Amino acid sequence: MSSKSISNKKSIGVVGMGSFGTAVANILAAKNKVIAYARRAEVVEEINTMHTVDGSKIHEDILGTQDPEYLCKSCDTIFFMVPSAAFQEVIRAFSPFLYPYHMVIHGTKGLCLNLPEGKSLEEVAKISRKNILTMSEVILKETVVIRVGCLAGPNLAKELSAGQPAATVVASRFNEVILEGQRLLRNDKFQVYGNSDIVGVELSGVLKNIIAIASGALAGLGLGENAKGLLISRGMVELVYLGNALGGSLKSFIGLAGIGDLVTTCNSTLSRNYTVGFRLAKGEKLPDILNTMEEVAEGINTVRLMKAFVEGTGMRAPITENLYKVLFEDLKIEEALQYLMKYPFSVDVDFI
Ligand SMILES: NC(=O)C1=CN([C@@H]2O[C@H](COP(=O)(O)OP(=O)(O)OC[C@H]3O[C@@H](n4cnc5c(N)ncnc54)[C@H](OP(=O)(O)O)[C@@H]3O)[C@@H](O)[C@H]2O)C=CC1
Ligand SMILES: O=C(CO)COP(=O)(O)O
Repeated sequence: MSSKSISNKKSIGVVGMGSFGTAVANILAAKNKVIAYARRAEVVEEINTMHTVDGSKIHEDILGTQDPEYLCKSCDTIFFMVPSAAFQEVIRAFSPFLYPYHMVIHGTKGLCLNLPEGKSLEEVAKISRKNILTMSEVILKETVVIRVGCLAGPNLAKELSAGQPAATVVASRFNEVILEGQRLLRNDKFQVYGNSDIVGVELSGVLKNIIAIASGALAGLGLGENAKGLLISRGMVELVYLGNALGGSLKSFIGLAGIGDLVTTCNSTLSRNYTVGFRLAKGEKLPDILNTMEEVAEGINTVRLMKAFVEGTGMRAPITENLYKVLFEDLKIEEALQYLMKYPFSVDVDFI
């Protein structure tokens, strides 16, 4: 009998069985029973009868459910792994069943817009920090949960699912959340670092997606490694400036969740954000790309929010601003690149 079956310890919850949720559920299931929430009955059925998700084998100790109350009653620690566009709606559905004893850790690399009821981004155009919520801030706003954490780092779901070596950061203001994340996730192939700057770690994962879209675009234009090195280093500077303005600390941006994930995502055809940039550079239009992508590329919405944030604060973020024009105003990628090459950057590193 395994240690899992003889113990009566509680299961671990995973909300959202997309690419990343499934990869994390499999890692968790190696040590604990897992209860996984999926919104569609057919996904729950597939998990419970075939032990697969989208036809791919998953751990047999993962039980599917469509019932937030059952999951919250059965689990003290819950991982939320849904895209930012759905995050508020999903957390609101779970909120009545969440208590201060729960620990919630999310893996979402996106932001939520926080505007007065009925207002849209188009109407306001400029926003400030108070109009932006990270996912940990959404959890704190919508629930009574106190011990909140996030999971971020170079963690391409397909590589994790293939059992390739990788590492992540669990960030929380509460050391017990970091320790619990490490205890649950760490294995011979998955290293787990801790960080108390949760907002900085969240922002690292969010902001690197902008640069990943740009990196895919450079690759789509057929440009080489010199151009990519230039983009990654100037992208890092932009990430630091935007991240600082949003309340994160430099130490997080130059760590695994920042530079680590930036390098991974800017170099991988497995990245959805990179793929969006690549396809744009090959001449496809954004609506056509979005219509044919099954998974989420969080960077597109992040570019919209950061463009409005930059307008609201008077900051400059040349890569983000030009990418906005490429994505939403039909600026040619070659023209954006020309503009950036003429931009009067003069100091190499001025943030340390
Ligand atoms: N994939 C990756 O390599 C990594 C992803 N991330 C981050 O993880 C987050 C999720 O990404 P990923 O798993 O790839 O995304 P996917 O598109 O693969 O999956 C999203 C999941 O969320 C579910 N979902 C969407 N909307 C709702 C809703 N309104 N209510 C309930 N469930 C919903 C989907 O359910 P349904 O199937 O029914 O649509 C699906 O299970 C993103 O923020 C991403 O940036 C972080 C690290 C790595
Ligand atoms: O964040 C990721 C890997 O760490 C996944 O990136 P994409 O969302 O671009 O696929």
